[in-house]
Amino acid sequence: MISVIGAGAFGTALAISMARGGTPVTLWARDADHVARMQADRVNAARLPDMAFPEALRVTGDITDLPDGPALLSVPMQKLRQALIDAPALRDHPLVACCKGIELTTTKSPSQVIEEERPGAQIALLTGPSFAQDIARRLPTALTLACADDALGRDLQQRLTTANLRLYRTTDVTGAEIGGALKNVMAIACGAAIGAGLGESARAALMTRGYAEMQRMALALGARPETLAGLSGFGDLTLTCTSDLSRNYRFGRSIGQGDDFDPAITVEGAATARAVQAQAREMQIDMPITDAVVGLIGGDLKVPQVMDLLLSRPLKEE
Ligand SMILES: NC(=O)C1=CN([C@@H]2O[C@H](COP(=O)(O)OP(=O)(O)OC[C@H]3O[C@@H](n4cnc5c(N)ncnc54)[C@H](O)[C@@H]3O)[C@@H](O)[C@H]2O)C=CC1
Ligand SMILES: O=C(CO)COP(=O)(O)O
Repeated sequence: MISVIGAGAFGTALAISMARGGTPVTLWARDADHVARMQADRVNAARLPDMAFPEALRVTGDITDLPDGPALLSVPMQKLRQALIDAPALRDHPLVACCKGIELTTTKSPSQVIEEERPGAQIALLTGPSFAQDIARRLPTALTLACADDALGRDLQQRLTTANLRLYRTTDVTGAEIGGALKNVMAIACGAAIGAGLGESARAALMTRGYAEMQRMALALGARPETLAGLSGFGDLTLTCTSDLSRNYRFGRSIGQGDDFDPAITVEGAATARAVQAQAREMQIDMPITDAVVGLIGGDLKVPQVMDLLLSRPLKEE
């Protein structure tokens, strides 16, 4: 039995994929109207229209109505702490963070926020390259299941793998979290470059130097380099920086084109860029692309200024 907390695009896609194999899945949403509509229509029309719920998927708005077994926390990173505060019934479940980012107010990662709110809980992270639409459409996807406790990680890997969702395991939670958080920042940078007409070569340079920033921060925090080279780092960076399906990439592109962007759309990289910048400054780590993204989002910098700043940095070894 599996619970999914948050009926956004990702939570709904995971619930559909896991229930298709016959595993009983309970999808919890906080909005009563949304719950009633999903129960009546057996579809999440707001996020994944046309993706019918399998029989084994049950929708509830009652947080005390969750079965035993792992709970997948599928809410935006900046809402994770509040979701845990609002869900005191979630206590003995293994908690699997499904969000990508760093908390702006504390510079904590998903697992650190969960540990603060539920000291001693069994904690894991599900991350990696996957669009909700692809998972729900049964297209093949491969993700990282990160868990410091290898025995728990093995158990969750077995329970959460589905016919189209293949999970690879790691105990390097820090590496997986930093990869997932920072790839969104780099996707905003790439979107801005493409939106401003700077071309594919500029995007490749930003992805590669962005990857160097991801590594610099992750290794300083004790992560393993091979984690950054895996699905949660390189894999997700590639997907997010090159696909129109990515909201972070599209947000960046709107900045590059000087267009407005719907503030209701979840763009994890925006708050995370500011959180990472603060953390990097404290740790004295050089993160020029992250700095540029913060400047672009705040309106302090325009794309041509950013390019001048990045291109005029002192020449150095790769
Ligand atoms: N959409 C995608 O393709 C993927 C998303 N993710 C990650 O999943 C996380 C969630 O993203 P999406 O589902 O796409 O966002 P979304 O915007 O589609 O949905 C977010 C959901 O969280 C709910 N929510 C917000 N605050 C809450 C709270 N305090 N308590 C309970 N529920 C709350 C909202 O009502 C909404 O249903 C993000 O960190 C994202 O990076 C990861 C992989 C793929
Ligand atoms: O994390 C994702 C793909 O792995 C989804 O990316 P966006 O949040 O940019 O849409």
